[in-house]
Amino acid sequence: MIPMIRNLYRLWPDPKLLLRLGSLQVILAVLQGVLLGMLVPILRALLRPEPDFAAAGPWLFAGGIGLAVYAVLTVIATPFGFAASMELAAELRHHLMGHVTTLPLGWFTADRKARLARAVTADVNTISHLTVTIGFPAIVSVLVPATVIVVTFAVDWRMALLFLAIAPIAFLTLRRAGHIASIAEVELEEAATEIAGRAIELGQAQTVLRAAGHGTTGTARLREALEEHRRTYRRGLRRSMVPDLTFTAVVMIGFAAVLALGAWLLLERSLPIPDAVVLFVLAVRFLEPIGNLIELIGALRAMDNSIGRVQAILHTRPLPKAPKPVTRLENAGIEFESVTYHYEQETGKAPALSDVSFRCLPGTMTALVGPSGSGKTTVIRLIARFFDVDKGSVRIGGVDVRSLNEEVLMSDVAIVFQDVYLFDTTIEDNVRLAKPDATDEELAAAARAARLDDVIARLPQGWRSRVGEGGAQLSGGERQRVSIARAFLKRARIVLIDEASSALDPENEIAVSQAIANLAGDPDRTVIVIAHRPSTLAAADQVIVLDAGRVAEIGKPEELRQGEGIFARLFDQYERARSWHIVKRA
Ligand SMILES: Nc1ncnc2c1ncn2[C@@H]1O[C@H](COP(=O)(O)OP(=O)(O)OP(=O)(O)O)[C@@H](O)[C@H]1O
Repeated sequence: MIPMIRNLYRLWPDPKLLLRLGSLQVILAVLQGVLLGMLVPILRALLRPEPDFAAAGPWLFAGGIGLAVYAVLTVIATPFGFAASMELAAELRHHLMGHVTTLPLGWFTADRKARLARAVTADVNTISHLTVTIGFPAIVSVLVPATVIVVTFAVDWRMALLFLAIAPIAFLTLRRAGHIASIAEVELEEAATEIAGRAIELGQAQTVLRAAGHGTTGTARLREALEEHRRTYRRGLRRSMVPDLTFTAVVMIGFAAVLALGAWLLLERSLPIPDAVVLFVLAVRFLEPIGNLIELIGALRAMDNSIGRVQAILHTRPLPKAPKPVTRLENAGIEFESVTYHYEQETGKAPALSDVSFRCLPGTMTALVGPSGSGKTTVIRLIARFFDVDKGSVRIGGVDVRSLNEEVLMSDVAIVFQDVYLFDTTIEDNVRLAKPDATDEELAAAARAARLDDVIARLPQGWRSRVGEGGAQLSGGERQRVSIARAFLKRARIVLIDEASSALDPENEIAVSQAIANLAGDPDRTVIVIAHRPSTLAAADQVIVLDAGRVAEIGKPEELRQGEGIFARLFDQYERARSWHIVKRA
């Protein structure tokens, strides 16, 4: 329990509140023990053949005051605890969210995003709620028996020794039960995460499922996940049965031993009757809280696991910061020098990029081409410093990105993803995100350059039209144009584009190509496009062909087309695919 309290204390951004709450519970627990202790002189005085009210009076008075204090503190503790629990949850969420904003963009994989979502919701809830409802009662359940042992020594040392012998055996069996409960909780949490993943998949794949006639039955994977969750739950229950029963048996045997010792001492006449009554009351207050711990231990372990999951995120370190970061970029030229990057070194998989070198001059457009998995996206991510290279160097304007001020890098780089995510607000708010204080003229100019103006003209409420969740009201090409408008608005000198690989309608195709050409028209801007369209490839100043993480070809598009390399082959493929679309549409 001590490590758990330590973890909880370390986790809290402002542990003062936790300390105040904990102190209140400690006072309550000790007070309970002391009040029980007061029973000793009271009962000894009252249970004599001639009750001595004068001797009991001061103790009764002190006990009455103690009880009143206890009652007031208990009444205060409950609402104070719940208010504190809400505050703790809010603080912890704030702390978590603040921390993840410092993490490199490369950290945000789908898996980690799902874990972050569970940590911010379920785990923070568990921690803040259980700290109050289970954590503090658990402290009481340990401290009350401890105080009772001390008090018992004042009544009868033999009974106190028996309590002292029972306590470690009970705690050892409890530890074992807690360990099993913890394993079961981890397994159950994994099963629950799997269900969540499958449920999201079910939502996303509805069209495909309905087309295949599985609309109402769901996926086999979801059914299997639900079944596995049920199996895991039952397995957990089965496994914890023996340790739980062992613990209960220890408590029961302990109680029987107390009764036997009490009876023997009475028969021996070495224990006065008032003391025997007090000892039985103490025995109940000793064993009952310990017995309650079995109810709490599973929840306590769940809380500890939640703390572990939140800590794992909080312990993830941001990328190292340069001691004196460069705050001005002379130009937007990009250079890769012998860059090697490995995603998962421990799996033995080949590096995503090996010894990659190239240069993109300001005012030019470079097309990145290559088969799937050849490393194109990794190049883009390394320029925006999603993560740091293993070897070599990525430079912008001659400065290694590791030495660049992060805000400067982010303000100069714009990324246009294949699937642009838009916020469920107006199209204007979505574009303004790039420069909230932009004038209407600046906004209009960015929309024109990105060929977004005809989209806005067509929408019923123009700039004020809402785009729906994720931008669902707009087509993929239109969303890319919003993202390109953002790049114009923030005057990004480096624009990294992952061109849509799926077919766009002819109007969008022309508009996106023109928007990209407009971006590349600025002599201060460097544009890098992961290109899938012959028109983009033909318009590029330079083409870099990647193959299995290495630069296979590099040169002007017209030169490479004449050769017999990968580029010539891919170009033909893209052209064939395009004419196939045209024929199909016609
Ligand atoms: N987040 C990641 N974690 C682990 N491996 C990754 C990750 N992203 C990419 N990879 C691996 O790195 C290699 C290069 O991937 P990358 O996405 O850069 O290729 P790509 O050329 O952009 O592919 P595509 O055209 O299919 O998008 C691949 O083997 C891929 O499996």
